[in-house]
Amino acid sequence: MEQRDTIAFIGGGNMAGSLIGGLIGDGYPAARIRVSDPSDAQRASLAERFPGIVVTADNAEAIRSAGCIVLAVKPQVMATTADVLRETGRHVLFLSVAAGITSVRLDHWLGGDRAIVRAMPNTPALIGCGATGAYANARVDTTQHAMADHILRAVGELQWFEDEAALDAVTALSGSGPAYVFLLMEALEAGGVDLGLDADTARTLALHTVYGAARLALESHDSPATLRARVTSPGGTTEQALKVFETGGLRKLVAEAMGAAARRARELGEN
Ligand SMILES: NC(=O)C1=CN([C@@H]2O[C@H](COP(=O)(O)OP(=O)(O)OC[C@H]3O[C@@H](n4cnc5c(N)ncnc54)[C@H](O)[C@@H]3O)[C@@H](O)[C@H]2O)C=CC1
Ligand SMILES: O=C(O)[C@@H]1CCC=N1
Repeated sequence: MEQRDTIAFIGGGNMAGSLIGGLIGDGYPAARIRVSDPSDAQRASLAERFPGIVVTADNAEAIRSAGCIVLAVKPQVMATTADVLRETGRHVLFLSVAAGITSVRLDHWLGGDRAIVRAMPNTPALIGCGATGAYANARVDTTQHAMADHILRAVGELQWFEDEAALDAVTALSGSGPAYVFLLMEALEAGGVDLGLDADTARTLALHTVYGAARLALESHDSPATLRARVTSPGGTTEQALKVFETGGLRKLVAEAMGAAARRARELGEN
């Protein structure tokens, strides 16, 4: 990474930890990462996991001379958290990862005329395998855009959007998406156990199946539908399983689940 500015994380929970892990894994200097969190346990855990980062309970200390402030608190506490950041200089880039909170609302809470990137990363960022959607408001200049691009690209795939509303769809797809895949892993493991495998073996096979399928889909020029067809021998076993999924309405269920997530993102933005 060329950008060597200090990054301050406000909130050091799951998502901040994932981004910090990804950044350090990409070579970003730990000493240039500061995190503030009111939880003693959270600070102790971060300091242990990421030696060299600066942890503090004081948001004002964390943001001192930071070029980028990553807002990684829950949407429900964003208004009160942002309020105490109003005195920050106008040169600072704010990078919010909060679900649902629009840049316009955040700008208002931060005192107005702020450079804001609203991003929706996901937890595989921890190992540099994240998938992030991002939107920059009109106040973000070229240097700040490059800074956000560096930070988010360091932790995985990054897609920029011109239309901020797309971020609620990104939240429903890739933001929450790892949880859907983990649920599938749980179900595959349980299914394997039901069929007589021991739990450890079933989990190992389930995880490698999801990993292998994802890598194959990413590295192949063929669509997931084509790759699926290659597994599905006519008159074979997969065909029977897929019939159960289709008649059970799996596609519709996934669409409904994503719709519920997107709705919740919009609600969180309205609170
Ligand atoms: N967990 C995930 O997979 C993803 C989360 N997000 C977003 O990231 C944000 C954080 O989510 P998580 O990390 O999952 O939550 P979390 O609960 O793990 O972390 C939030 C942290 O903020 C701290 N905090 C609370 N008030 C604070 C304050 N005033 N100043 C500083 N720190 C404060 C809490 O002690 C906690 O450690 C949310 O807005 C969420 O929408 C976005 C993408 C994915
Ligand atoms: O569940 C949530 O609200 C957050 C946003 C996307 C993933 N986790």
